[in-house]
Amino acid sequence: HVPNSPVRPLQPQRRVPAHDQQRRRLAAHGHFVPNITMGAPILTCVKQNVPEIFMDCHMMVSDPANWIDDVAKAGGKLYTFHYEAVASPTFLIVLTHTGSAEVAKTVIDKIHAAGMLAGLAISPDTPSTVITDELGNAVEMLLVMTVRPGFGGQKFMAECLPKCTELRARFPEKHIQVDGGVGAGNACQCAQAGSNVLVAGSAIFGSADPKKTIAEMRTQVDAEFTKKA
Ligand SMILES: O=C(CO)[C@@H](O)[C@H](O)COP(=O)(O)O
Repeated sequence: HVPNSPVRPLQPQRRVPAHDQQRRRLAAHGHFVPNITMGAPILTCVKQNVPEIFMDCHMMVSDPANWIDDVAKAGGKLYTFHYEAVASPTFLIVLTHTGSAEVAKTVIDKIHAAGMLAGLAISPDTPSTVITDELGNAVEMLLVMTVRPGFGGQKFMAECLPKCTELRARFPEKHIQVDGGVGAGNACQCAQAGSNVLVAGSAIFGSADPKKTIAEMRTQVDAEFTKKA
C-alpha cells in the first residue's frame, strides 16, 4: 500500500517478487480526506515500471466521477470510491453518511464504461445498509473502512466488522475489502467476518519481513475461506 511506504518501493530495484505483484493498492486523496497522496501521473509511472501490476485504486476524492478517465488511462484496473463522497460537496469533509445511491450508481456505470472494475467504500460511521442491493450487485468490490479515511497507522476499528458480515450475507460472490489497521494480528478476524481482500499499510511496510507478513495474512484468509467452502 503506497501511502504508507517510503518512496523507495516505487523504484524497480525494490520490486517484490512476481507472485506478490498481482495486486497493488494505490490511494488517491483529494478534498475528501485531509491528506494528499497521489494521482494519475504517479499511477502512469508505476504502470510503466511494473506493467503486470493490478492497480486497485482507492479514490478518497470529493468528486469521484472526475478522475475516472484519468485513472483508466493511467492503467487503473479497479476504481473504488466513497459512498459519502457522492453527495453535496458541503458535507464532504465530515466523512459521515451523506451519500446518494442514485449518484453512486451513475459513478459505477461510468467506471465500467471506462473499462475498469468498480468498488464502493464506506467510512466507519456509514452503515452498510446504505449499500442497497442494486448498488452492491452493480460493483465488483465493497470496501469497509476499519479506520477513518485519511492516514495510515491508525488503530483497527473491530466494531466495523459486523458490516462485512452483513454485506457478505447479501453479496456472497462479491469481493469485500477491509482497510485500516489490518495486519497478521487481525487478518483471521477480518476473514471470519466475511472479508476476502485485506489492505495493510503499516503492518507490511513496518515489518522486518514484509513477505512473511503478507504470507501470514494470506494463509489466515485462505484458511477461513477453505473452512467455509
Ligand atoms: O488510506 C488509508 C487511510 O486513509 C488506509 O489505506 C491506510 O493507509 C492503511 O494503512 P494502515 O492502517 O494499514 O497503516
